[in-house]
Amino acid sequence: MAATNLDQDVYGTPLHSRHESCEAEVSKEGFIEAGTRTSLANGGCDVYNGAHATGDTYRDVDVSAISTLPEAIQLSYVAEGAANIIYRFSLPSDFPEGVFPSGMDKTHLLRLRKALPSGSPNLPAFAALRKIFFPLFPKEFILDTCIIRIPEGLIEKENAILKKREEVGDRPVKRAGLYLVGPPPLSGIPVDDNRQKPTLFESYGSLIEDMTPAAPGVDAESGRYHREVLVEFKPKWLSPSPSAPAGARRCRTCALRISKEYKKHGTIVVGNGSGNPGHWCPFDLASGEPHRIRLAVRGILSQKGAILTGWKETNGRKGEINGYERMILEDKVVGYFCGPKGKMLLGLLKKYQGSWDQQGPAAIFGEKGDKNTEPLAGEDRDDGEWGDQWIENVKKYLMAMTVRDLTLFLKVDLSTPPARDPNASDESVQARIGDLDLKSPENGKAKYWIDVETKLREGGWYTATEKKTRHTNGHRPQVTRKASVAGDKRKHGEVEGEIVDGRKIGPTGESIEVLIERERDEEGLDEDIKPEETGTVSWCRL
Ligand SMILES: O=P(O)(O)O[C@@H]1[C@@H](OP(=O)(O)O)[C@H](OP(=O)(O)O)[C@H](O)[C@H](OP(=O)(O)O)[C@H]1OP(=O)(O)O
Ligand SMILES: Nc1ncnc2c1ncn2[C@@H]1O[C@H](COP(=O)(O)OP(=O)(O)OP(=O)(O)O)[C@@H](O)[C@H]1O
Repeated sequence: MAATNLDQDVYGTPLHSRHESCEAEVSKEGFIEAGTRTSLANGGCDVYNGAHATGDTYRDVDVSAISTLPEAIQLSYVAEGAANIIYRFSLPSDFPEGVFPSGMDKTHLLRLRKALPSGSPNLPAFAALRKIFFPLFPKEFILDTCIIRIPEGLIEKENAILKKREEVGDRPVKRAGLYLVGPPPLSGIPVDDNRQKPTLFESYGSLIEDMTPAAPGVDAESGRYHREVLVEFKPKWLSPSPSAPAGARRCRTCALRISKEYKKHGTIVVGNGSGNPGHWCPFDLASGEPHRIRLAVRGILSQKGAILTGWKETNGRKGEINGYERMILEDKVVGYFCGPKGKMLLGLLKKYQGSWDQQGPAAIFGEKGDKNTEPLAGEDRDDGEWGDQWIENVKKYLMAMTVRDLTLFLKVDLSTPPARDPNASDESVQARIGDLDLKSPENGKAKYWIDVETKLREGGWYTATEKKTRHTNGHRPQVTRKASVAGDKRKHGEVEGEIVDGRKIGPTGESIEVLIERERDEEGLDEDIKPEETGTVSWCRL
């Protein structure tokens, strides 16, 4: 097997070759015109067209040139999401040079897919990533990713280890019972790389740029103390949903989050909840206004799991950050999104989301989501209802949904002071876009998208005219109001609690001075709670 140059992907194509032209366009115009860089017109995004691989290529991916991971590879578990597990990998010290891309075991992680029924095979996903999404962003924003073939036996071995981890409580409980999916057996079953059933077989994994922070310590060369953390979050919907009704006061992200919270906890949020721990509005983040960006960044950093301090060398989550480091982190992340790179990155995401989905899912998939997606898999549906234009709209919609659900990784070096000039690029913050897995409308997903929009619209969650009722099962909705804890101005913000005798009692029994109050209703009665609006309530605004 030939050694692979690190500047090339595993089939020898220069990495990010398309990005160079993209960067030029971005710097010239500030924005990439949405859609102009994609190959939609000439059949890009055709992963769902069901076309077969011809010869050794699949959608411009030279399948025969994809390297296979060495059998001697040793994996160590890093983390997992619902659909994939991330591993660090290493090779035995006596492993011959040149057999595997040199240094990659230090700079990349291995992402392996789980046998989720709704999962998408990695080869088409990678083809879409390379063909559709890579060209859309400057090279520096993309999480370097390439595809690699899985060797025989690796998945069985790792699944056995996963089971052992479960037995000793070393795997998140909610992830237990779902394991990795591997290549089909060699025993005579024909392997068609395109048609592999997602739950049954997977021949490929991805090598992804490692964003885990380096262990803190004194840098031997500079003599400087070095401390890194990783911030991970989804920027979500940065432009308004085209399905939002006239008079919408909440963006799609805030409307959905608030409706979910009400359903789950009975929590009543006035406004969009921005300023509460864990609450933040994507419009604030992309506003370009420093105080709104700070509000959003505080919300992001207070989200569970947003700050990863686990170090590259260990897999544990060690070295929690202290208060001072948290302050530096907030300043740096705010500075990044106020600065040219952060603005460009969010501007691109916002622009793509807005221009690729101008109609909402019901206009595309039918009010009931019953316009099925078969035409996407057929080859002769270029007429009438299922015409080319419709297919184009579906493709763009899927791209918009993908970009609305991507993950941003920010690796932040906390050992240098925050940049003073807001217009200067702060090189101590590195942002990468990950999780650009092209969405599929199948497995009930199109219907889910339509249902969400219908519920948000009809439930009044966009317009903040939601009819909230007390639960009659004894579960009392919490009241969330802008409030400050008496005697402690630092804790100003929205606080959950109950209103008792005109005072609000917080979760730990502290007395809270309520700035916005409402009548307390009798327990057990259905109650239509109409939130009062005052100047202290935040709403989403572009
Ligand atoms: O519908 P949303 O906006 O809540 O987004 C879903 C995400 O929820 P979130 O609000 O980010 O916690 C959801 O994230 P979690 O699984 O809740 O972490 C998924 O990413 C889901 O996409 P898929 O079904 O895995 O393809 C996401 O679904 P879509 O992006 O396809 O709508
Ligand atoms: N490049 C990376 N560098 C460092 N950590 C990473 C990287 N990619 C993923 N991770 C960690 O692994 C976790 C799971 O990865 P990933 O998001 O790819 O899984 P997933 O199954 O696709 O997630 P989801 O639940 O959103 O479907 C992430 O939340 C993150 O903490």
